[in-house]
Amino acid sequence: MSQVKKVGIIGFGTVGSGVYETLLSKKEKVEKIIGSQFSIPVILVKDKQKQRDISGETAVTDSFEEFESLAELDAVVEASPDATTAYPFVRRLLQKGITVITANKELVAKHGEELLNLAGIYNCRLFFEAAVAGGIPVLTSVRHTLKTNDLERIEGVVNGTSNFILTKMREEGTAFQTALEEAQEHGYAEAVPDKDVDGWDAYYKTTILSQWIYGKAPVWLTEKPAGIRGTDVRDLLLADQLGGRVKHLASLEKNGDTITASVGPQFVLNDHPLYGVEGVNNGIHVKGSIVGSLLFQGAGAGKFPTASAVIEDLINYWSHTSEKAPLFEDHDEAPQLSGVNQENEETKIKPEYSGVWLVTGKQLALQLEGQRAVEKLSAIKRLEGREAVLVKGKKHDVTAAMSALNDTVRFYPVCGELQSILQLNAVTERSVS
Ligand SMILES: NC(=O)C1=CN([C@@H]2O[C@H](COP(=O)(O)OP(=O)(O)OC[C@H]3O[C@@H](n4cnc5c(N)ncnc54)[C@H](OP(=O)(O)O)[C@@H]3O)[C@@H](O)[C@H]2O)C=CC1
Ligand SMILES: N[C@@H](CC=O)C(=O)O
Repeated sequence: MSQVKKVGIIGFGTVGSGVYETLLSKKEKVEKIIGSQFSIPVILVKDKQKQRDISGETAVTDSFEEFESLAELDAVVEASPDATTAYPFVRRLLQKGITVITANKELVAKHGEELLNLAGIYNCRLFFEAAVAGGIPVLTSVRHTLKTNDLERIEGVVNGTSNFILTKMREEGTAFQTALEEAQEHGYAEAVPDKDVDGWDAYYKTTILSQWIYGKAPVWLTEKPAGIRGTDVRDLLLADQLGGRVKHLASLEKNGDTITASVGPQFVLNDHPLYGVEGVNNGIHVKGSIVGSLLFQGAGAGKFPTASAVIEDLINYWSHTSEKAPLFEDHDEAPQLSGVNQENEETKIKPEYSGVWLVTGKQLALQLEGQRAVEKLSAIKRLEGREAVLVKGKKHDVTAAMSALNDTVRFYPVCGELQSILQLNAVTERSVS
């Protein structure tokens, strides 16, 4: 066996500790795959006084200078909470030619372009499979095995915390805050959980997916992502009555050279592949021009699923079985990953597209009366003072029609085929008549 390879870890929370424990429990197997021994000489944390289960062979420090000088590292696993923390560390490591494997989606979405460039210049690599959809190897799968397929549309449940909360609320009647606290206890939520429930985590992942698949950041259909905060449990139950589920989705669509994106709660019909993606699971649904419909499904968050994605990146790097960095082979310029929070006109585009919507609120029948621009597609369902109906029309017309009397109204775009909605509607109408 050749020289001992050394990997450092930044962050020892849910992900960092999962990587550490798994590397130790799978040491023999990993060393066999990479054809070399490895060690973990150092871990960087914020508070080195915390009690942790770390072997005496590994130093624990709260100083980045000490972290980088203690050993000659071959690679670093980066699992700190946000871009602000990680950026200076990762930048510095790449400039020293040290390969970084990160789970930090905010870092990659905001600074990926620059960091990938640096990795190219300093002859090292930046990996980030764990940054999108936790344990699901979706980035690697798409890149390795869907090269010839055109992907016109991608829809995904990409935030495990939101999916977990919505599932608990619908199935068990758990209150939003209680379900969020449970997600935090499991280690699913971000250190600042607002990023999960207000849609930012999904926004970062969608930006990365767009870059990864289409080679550029998307044009956002709304200025900000929408999250699940304030979701009324009655909406989830009414959605069930109408043959679908409310899920927090990310969508990417290719129209010519433009990639549009949105993030927010949608009504997913019961024959759509994402309907059954429940709990902490994530699901990425793609339609390949050759292969057809594909669903990548699995744990989207949590200690060991995320550690799995990180470690597979590390092992692929060490055993030279990974592909080249995204787009470096085909493009003269570095990839554009930084489409987050940019103040350009493009991000403010709000096309008036016609679609199908689940609308919830009160007095919906009254508001629909005499509306020509809005077509009613289902019976109105009622539950404990709240109502729901499926309608078709332009977003502007639907919004104008429904919100006149109603400050609690919510609009969920429908995810699924119009044909399915019409069939569903026929059944619904029969069942109420
Ligand atoms: N949790 C999950 O399921 C997933 C998380 N991710 C991403 O992985 C990353 C880590 O998430 P997670 O493990 O859940 O986060 P945690 O909050 O559990 O852990 C964060 C770790 O970072 C350390 N840290 C904080 N600030 C600093 C600093 N200034 N210098 C050094 N270390 C610091 C903390 O140290 P200390 O222990 O001393 O407080 C802690 O060990 C995030 O970017 C997240 O988005 C990606 C996929 C799934
Ligand atoms: N907080 C994130 C963790 C994984 O990326 C989530 O809930 O999906």
